Amino acid sequence: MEKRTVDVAIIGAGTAGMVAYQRVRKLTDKVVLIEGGHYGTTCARVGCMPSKLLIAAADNAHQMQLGELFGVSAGDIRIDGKRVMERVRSERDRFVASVIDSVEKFPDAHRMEGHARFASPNRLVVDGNVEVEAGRIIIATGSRPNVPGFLKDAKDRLVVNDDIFEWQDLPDSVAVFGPGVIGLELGQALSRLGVRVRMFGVGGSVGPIQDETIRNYALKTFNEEFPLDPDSDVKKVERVEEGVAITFESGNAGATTETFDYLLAATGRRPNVDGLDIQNAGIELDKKGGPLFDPHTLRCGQSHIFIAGDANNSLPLLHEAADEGRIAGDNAGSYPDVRTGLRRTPLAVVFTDPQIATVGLTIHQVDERCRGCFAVGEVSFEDQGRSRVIGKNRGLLRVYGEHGSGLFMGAEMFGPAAEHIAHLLAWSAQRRLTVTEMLEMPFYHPVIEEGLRTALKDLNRNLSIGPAPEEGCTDCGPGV
Ligand SMILES: Cc1cc2nc3c(=O)[nH]c(=O)nc-3n(C[C@H](O)[C@H](O)[C@H](O)COP(=O)(O)OP(=O)(O)OC[C@H]3O[C@@H](n4cnc5c(N)ncnc54)[C@H](O)[C@@H]3O)c2cc1C
Ligand SMILES: NC(=O)c1ccc[n+]([C@@H]2O[C@H](COP(=O)([O-])OP(=O)(O)OC[C@H]3O[C@@H](n4cnc5c(N)ncnc54)[C@H](O)[C@@H]3O)[C@@H](O)[C@H]2O)c1
Repeated sequence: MEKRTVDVAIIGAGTAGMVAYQRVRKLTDKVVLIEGGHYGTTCARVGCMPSKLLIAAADNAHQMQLGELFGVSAGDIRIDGKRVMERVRSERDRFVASVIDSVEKFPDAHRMEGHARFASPNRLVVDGNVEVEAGRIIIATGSRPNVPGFLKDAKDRLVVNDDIFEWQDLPDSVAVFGPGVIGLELGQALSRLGVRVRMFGVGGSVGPIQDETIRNYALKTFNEEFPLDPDSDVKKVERVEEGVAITFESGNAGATTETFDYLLAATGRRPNVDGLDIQNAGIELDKKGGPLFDPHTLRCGQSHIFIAGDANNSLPLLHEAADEGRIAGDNAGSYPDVRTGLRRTPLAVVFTDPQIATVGLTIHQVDERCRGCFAVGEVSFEDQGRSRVIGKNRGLLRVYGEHGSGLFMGAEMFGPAAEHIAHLLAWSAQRRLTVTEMLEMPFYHPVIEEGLRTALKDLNRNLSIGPAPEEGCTDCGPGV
């Protein structure tokens, strides 16, 4: 067996692995980045980017229909599924190519292709024919779709996110299992592109939403576009001649069978640690077999092994994978000098329409942290000036603050421009601003951020800090 000795071995050349590599490389030249699949990252290949490309097509179709509201008619709107999918793939390929370009700039000696497994705490075997002896190891192996067994009865009509982006044309109908982040984004986009969609969930959750008031609003809104049962009772999934027949309980109608071209499983993701022979790594594992690790150093116990990105199943988001790759890379490079790295305020955005955003602590975490001493401020966007002007007046924002300190703690939003409002809120939370300090910031008119101001004023009043918001506020224009 061929043998190599390095200071640091990184398993997985996704976002976390590539960022880790760049950090390690500043500290040692004896590093190897091992990739068992394709270069290009999950984000660019089958994740963030192609999903946003499909959503962009759907947004355009929807915006054209919205034209009627303004007296602007686009005539008959035609959706050419082949061209939609062609653009998704060609733009996706550009993103993937630019990642591959970066990888190819890494010296050959630093790159190895093959599937790595632990033979011992310091030894990896790659594809069974290369042995890598490493002083430190970073696990950055990402995650993959987790498909419950009964969905496999859909046989060749069962698809996951990876498959959708390879479609040459749009199908007529898709049953989406899992109204989580992927299911909502892809399901709504397909629906807006003319595909018949029905969504099935379990347990009642809608995306990452924790605040019941926002959840109920979002659920009602999505149901105006396509049927979404967040706690469905599915009796049977069967591959039939025309596609997949799904039998489910449907309210008063009782057991109902509906047939779809495809079944999309968007039922969560599982970390790629099960194929690593992790039992040979000499680290402590949790009940599910995932390594126990410190989220501030990414170190597994007191070992020389670090775990970053989706592989650690903690915050499966792109910017978190990059941050974790940076921290793990710095620490593996400078080991045994292991330091706490910068973790940022939690921030997540779901690119539905309206968008969903979560910032800082959830309402349940705020309740626990403040021992019940917190207040909520709220704004509806239904009558918010700018939102009405642009015909995007749907949604709610709820902001949470601590009694006494007046600190802003977190927020959830389902509404227009949530991706932007969420950044203002996350930056405020990270700077540990009080609600009063946030209200001292400038707000232009007429903008959606005026809705944020209304929610913050409501919160300050409920914290017994500010006055009650004035009816028809005089320092701001109409419809704030
Ligand atoms: C449909 C979809 C949409 C998404 N949209 C967003 C979004 O809008 N915003 C956002 O923030 N996040 C989004 N995400 C999440 C984001 O894509 C991930 O959090 C991020 O890509 C994880 O990066 P990573 O480096 O941990 O893993 P990856 O990029 O998956 O890298 C892991 C690498 O490890 C390799 N590997 C695995 N096992 C081995 C082994 N044993 N040996 C060698 N190599 C191995 C894999 O082949 C892979 O290349 C989305 C995800 C999906 C699926
Ligand atoms: N915009 C973004 O940032 C973005 C977009 C896509 C994905 N992601 C990341 O990828 C992760 C994975 O996304 P995901 O949507 O696969 O997972 P998820 O955990 O968000 O959602 C999974 C959903 O499937 C449901 N479910 C589980 N078993 C089911 C069953 N048998 N039948 C019906 N429903 C079932 C769950 O209740 C949940 O609602 C997300 O947590 C997120 O971090 C982020």
